[in-house]
Amino acid sequence: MIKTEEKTCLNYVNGRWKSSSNGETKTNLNPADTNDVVGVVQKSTLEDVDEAVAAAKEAKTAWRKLSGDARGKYLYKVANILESRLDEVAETLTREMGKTLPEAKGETARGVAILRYYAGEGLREVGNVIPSTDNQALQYTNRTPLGVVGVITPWNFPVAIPIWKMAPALIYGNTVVIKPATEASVTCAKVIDCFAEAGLPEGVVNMVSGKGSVIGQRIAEHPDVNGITFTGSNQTGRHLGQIALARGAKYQLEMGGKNPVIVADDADLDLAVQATISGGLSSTGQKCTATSRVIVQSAVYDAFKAKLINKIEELNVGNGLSSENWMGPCANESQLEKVLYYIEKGKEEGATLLTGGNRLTDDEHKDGYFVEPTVFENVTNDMAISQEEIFGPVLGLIKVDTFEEAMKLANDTEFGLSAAVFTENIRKMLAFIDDIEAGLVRVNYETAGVELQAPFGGMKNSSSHSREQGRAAIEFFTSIKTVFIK
Ligand SMILES: NC(=O)C1=CN([C@@H]2O[C@H](COP(=O)(O)OP(=O)(O)OC[C@H]3O[C@@H](n4cnc5c(N)ncnc54)[C@H](O)[C@@H]3O)[C@@H](O)[C@H]2O)C=CC1
Ligand SMILES: O=C(O)CCC(=O)C(=O)O
Repeated sequence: MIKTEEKTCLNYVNGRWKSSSNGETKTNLNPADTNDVVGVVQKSTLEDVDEAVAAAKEAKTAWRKLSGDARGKYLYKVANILESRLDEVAETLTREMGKTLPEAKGETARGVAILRYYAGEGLREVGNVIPSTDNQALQYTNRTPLGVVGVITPWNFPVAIPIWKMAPALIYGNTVVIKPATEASVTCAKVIDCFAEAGLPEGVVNMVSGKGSVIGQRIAEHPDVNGITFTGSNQTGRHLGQIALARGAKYQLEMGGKNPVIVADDADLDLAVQATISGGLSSTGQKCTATSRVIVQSAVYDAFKAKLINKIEELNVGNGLSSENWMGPCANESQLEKVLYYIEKGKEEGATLLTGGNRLTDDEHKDGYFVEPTVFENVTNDMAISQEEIFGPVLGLIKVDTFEEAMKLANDTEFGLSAAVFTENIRKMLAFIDDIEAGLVRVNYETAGVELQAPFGGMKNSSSHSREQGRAAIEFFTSIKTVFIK
C-alpha cells in the first residue's frame, strides 16, 4: 500500500508497491504553498522500467484471454473504489498541481465515469460480418489487443488523463506500464492504488515514476512495449513519435493547442464572455484545449472587452483548497516562469496589457506560483503570444472587421485542437463548422472540457491524427484481424 501517512509513494510493479532500485526520491511541494509537502515519489531507474515491462509482458496473454465482461467487472470495481475515495484523491490533486477543489472533484468524478464507460465496452460488439464472394465462407473482423501499452501522461489532468488512456487499454485486453508526470505522481499513485485494491491480476497495471527523459524514454524505446500513448508538449511528443516509428511500435500523441474563439457581431456577449473566461482561465489556463486567442468583430469589440475585463477583475486567485478562490496557481515554478516570460514578450512585441500581467506576491500568495489572469489587446496573429502555447491564464484579443477575416486568423496557426464560435447566425455557424481546422469544434460553447464518450484529438500539429476517448479509442488500442472461414 502507499504509505500516505509517511507521504511516500512507491512504484507499483507486478502487483507490489516497491521503491526504485537506487532508492532515490523526489519531494513534491504544493504549488499554492511550497511549505506543504504533498508527497515523496520515486526517481526510478531503467532497471525499474524493465522490470515493469517484463511483468506486463508476462501478464498480457492471460489478461487478453479473459472475457471482455470479466475485464469490465474489474474496471467497475476500480470505479467504485475511486468514487469512495473521491474527496481524498481530489484534495491530493489540488494540493499537488493547484487546480481548485471543485475542478479536482469534477475531474475525479469524470475518472469514475470514464472507468464505467469503458467497463461497459467489455460487452459491446468488436467486429463486423463482411460478405464473402464465396457463398460457402464466413468472413468477419475481430479485434486483438496490442499487448503491452506504455502510457506517458502530463500533470494538468492527473486523474482523468491516466484513466482515459488506461481504461480503454485494459478493456480491450492490453496490459499497461504508466509513467505519470513527476509533478502529478502522488495523485497518480492514489489512482493506481484503486486498481491495486480492485485486485487486478499481477502485472496487468504497473506504475513507474521518474524523469521523462529517462523513464519515459525507456518506455518508448523498449522492444516489448507494443504501443505508446502520450499527452504533453509538442517537443516531447514528436520525439517519442520518432522513437516509436523507428522501431515499428504503434503510437498516439495528443499535444498542444492555440485555440481560438470567434465572437461574431451577432453573438450573445454574456455567453461569449462567460465561455472565454471558463475556457481560457479555469485550471489556470493549463489545458491543451484552453482558449488563448479571442478574435472579436469590431462592431461588438468594445462591449465585449468591457464585459470581459469587468468579470475577470472580479475573479479571486489563491489556494484552490479555499472555496473563495476561483483560480489556483501555476502548477510549478517553470510554468510560472514560462507565463511571465510570455507576458513580457507580449509587451515587447507591442500588445497592450488590459489587466493582470503580474506575479502575486502579497502575504496570501507569497509561497505559491500565482499569476494574475492577464488580457492583452492590440494583439496581432504573428506575435509569439498568438502562435506559441503559453499554458497559462493569458488571453489575447484580436480585433477584426469581418467574419471571413476572423476565420482566416483562427486557422493561421500550426495547431488545430479546439475552436469555438459565438454567433446566432446559422450561416456563420455552418461556415465555421466546415472551414475551421480543429478536431473539437464548439458553437456557442467554450473550447475546453471534453465529453468522455466522444472522440477527442486534434488536427495539424496538435496530435498524431489519432483520436482518444469514446469508441474511437478502440482504433488505437487494438488491431483488426480479418477472419475467413471456409
Ligand atoms: N497538451 C497537454 O495537455 C500538455 C501540454 N504541455 C505543454 O508542455 C509544456 C512543458 O510541460 P512538460 O511537463 O515539460 O511537458 P512534457 O511534454 O515534457 O511532459 C509530458 C510527459 O512526458 C514525459 N517526458 C518528458 N520528456 C520525455 C522524454 N524525453 N521521453 C519520454 N517522456 C518524456 C514527462 O515526464 C511527462 O510525463 C507546457 O508548458 C505546455 O505548453 C504540458 C502538459 C500537458
Ligand atoms: O478540456 C479537457 O477536458 C481536456 C483537456 C486535455 O486533454 C488536456 O489539457 O490535456
